[in-house]
Amino acid sequence: MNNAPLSGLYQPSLALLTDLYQLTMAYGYWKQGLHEREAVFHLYFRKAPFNGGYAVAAGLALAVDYLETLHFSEDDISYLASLTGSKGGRLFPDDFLDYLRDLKFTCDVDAVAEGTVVFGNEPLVRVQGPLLQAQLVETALLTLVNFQTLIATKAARVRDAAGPDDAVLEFGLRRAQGPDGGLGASRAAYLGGADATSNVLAGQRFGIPVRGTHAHSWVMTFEHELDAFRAYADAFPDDSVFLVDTYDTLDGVRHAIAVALEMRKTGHELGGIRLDSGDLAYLSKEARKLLDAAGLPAVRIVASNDLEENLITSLKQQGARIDTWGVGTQLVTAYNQAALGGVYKLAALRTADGQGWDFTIKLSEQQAKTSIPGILQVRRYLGEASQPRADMIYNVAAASPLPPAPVLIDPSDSTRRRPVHPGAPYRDLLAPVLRQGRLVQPLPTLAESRAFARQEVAGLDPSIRRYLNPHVYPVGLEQALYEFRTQLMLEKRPVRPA
Ligand SMILES: Nc1ncnc2c1ncn2[C@@H]1O[C@H](COP(=O)(O)OP(=O)(O)OP(=O)(O)O)[C@@H](O)[C@H]1O
Ligand SMILES: O=P(O)(O)OC[C@H]1O[C@H](OP(=O)(O)OP(=O)(O)O)[C@H](O)[C@@H]1O
Ligand SMILES: O=C(O)c1cccnc1
Repeated sequence: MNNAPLSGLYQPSLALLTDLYQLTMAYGYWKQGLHEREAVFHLYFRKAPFNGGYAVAAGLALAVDYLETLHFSEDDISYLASLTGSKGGRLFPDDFLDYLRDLKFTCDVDAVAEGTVVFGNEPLVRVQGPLLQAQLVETALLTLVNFQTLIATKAARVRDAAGPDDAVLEFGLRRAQGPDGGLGASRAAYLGGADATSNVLAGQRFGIPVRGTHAHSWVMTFEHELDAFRAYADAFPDDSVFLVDTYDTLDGVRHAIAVALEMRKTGHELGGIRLDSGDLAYLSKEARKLLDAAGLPAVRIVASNDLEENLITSLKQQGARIDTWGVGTQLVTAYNQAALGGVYKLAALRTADGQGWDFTIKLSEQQAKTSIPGILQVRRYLGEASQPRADMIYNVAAASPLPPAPVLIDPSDSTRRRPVHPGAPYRDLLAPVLRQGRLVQPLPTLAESRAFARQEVAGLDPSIRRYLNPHVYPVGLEQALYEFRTQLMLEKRPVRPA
């Protein structure tokens, strides 16, 4: 259940969740007899989101679900048969549609585990297999991994601001980018560090704990605030959190205290109060004093109102006595970065004789945007207490093996080089996920990935985790790969006389 698909939200088949050009290229490859040619693609982003120093990889389980179930239904085939070109003729002929009808995903997929801390240029997913299939899945993989990684990263930042002991509740569904944006965001927010969601469908689909308080309308429905709190306590004697700011916040706290003391007489305890407006630092401190003075030190103080990581940090610095953070809009809409710019690039094609590889490159005006050729792996070198020190991208299909003490070269500034100590401990981040389209072993549950994400972020140096001008974590190309890429760039770039 935990990794259940997003796919059921609208329809059972997601084969058409793609850009048209994936299908026109698929037809073209098939027509040219290139469709079975073995290809390798990598999915990666270039820059961590939110001007931050890291990202939390997410979306793999959804991607795997999509790949494992990928098929064209009869409805999909009929729709494709109905598409016409500019002269009115069919876009896709029947013999190609017959091919699609029988298509199954048979590629190998290697990927970084969900929850892993990742950096720019590092492949998160590697797809190796028949060119037509590996190309076809580009758009769906990107839409799944980009959004999940973006929101998981935002959640990790919010969690980091809240600290290890406070609770973080995701309240975003009403402001999310539509229903599946909200559903996907709840999943990713939990993976990245939220403790629970108010989104009940996400609870059902993904096994995320669901939590909540009540709205202002509940208080407004009753003649007096006290009656509203009493009525809520009557319905949920052991699960009540009262929203206290409908009229006057500190009066609301006093009313909550009065009802909490009545509840205590019948053997029940008030869970908490929620502040949703005003100066949250001042009001939480005053509320804490009133609650403590009334003998209610265990009543929690929940805050909400356009919260995000910087505001939470500021409130903590102001000494706010908030212990539960309800975070909605800014988390699920990834404020202030609309999208993660992940890309999916072809990096290798089997040679015509089927024996070796042609490594491929996409040039760009900006060297940093030029793709990396090869069949890539990421090696993370570890320092004391297994703290990540530097990452090296290397080609597992290179002509010569890795040297015992590799040198990492910054892809955007080749004068920045970093030798690795021989024998330095490391782990390789990409692990086999699918072989011939089949899962090699069960994926971690969502809760396991969430625990892993928290461990990963906590293991990063604070200088990389900070929000303002974070330290740049070193990611380099292994020297031979760097040199090979430079040579390919020189070969492919046209020489124009000055
Ligand atoms: N002590 C504080 N320091 C910094 N920002 C705060 C503090 N207290 C609250 N905020 C934030 O300031 C913003 C404005 O809150 P405020 O309650 O003044 O206006 P509001 O949202 O319009 O209130 P209302 O919901 O009553 O209309 C919110 O994002 C809130 O979280
Ligand atoms: O602010 P967010 O981080 O999105 O958190 C969720 C918000 O949703 C609710 O407000 P509601 O929809 O009632 O409107 P409001 O903003 O006027 O309180 C709740 O009271 C929070 O304020
Ligand atoms: O349960 C809550 O308090 C809640 C849920 C959604 C949005 N705002 C608040």
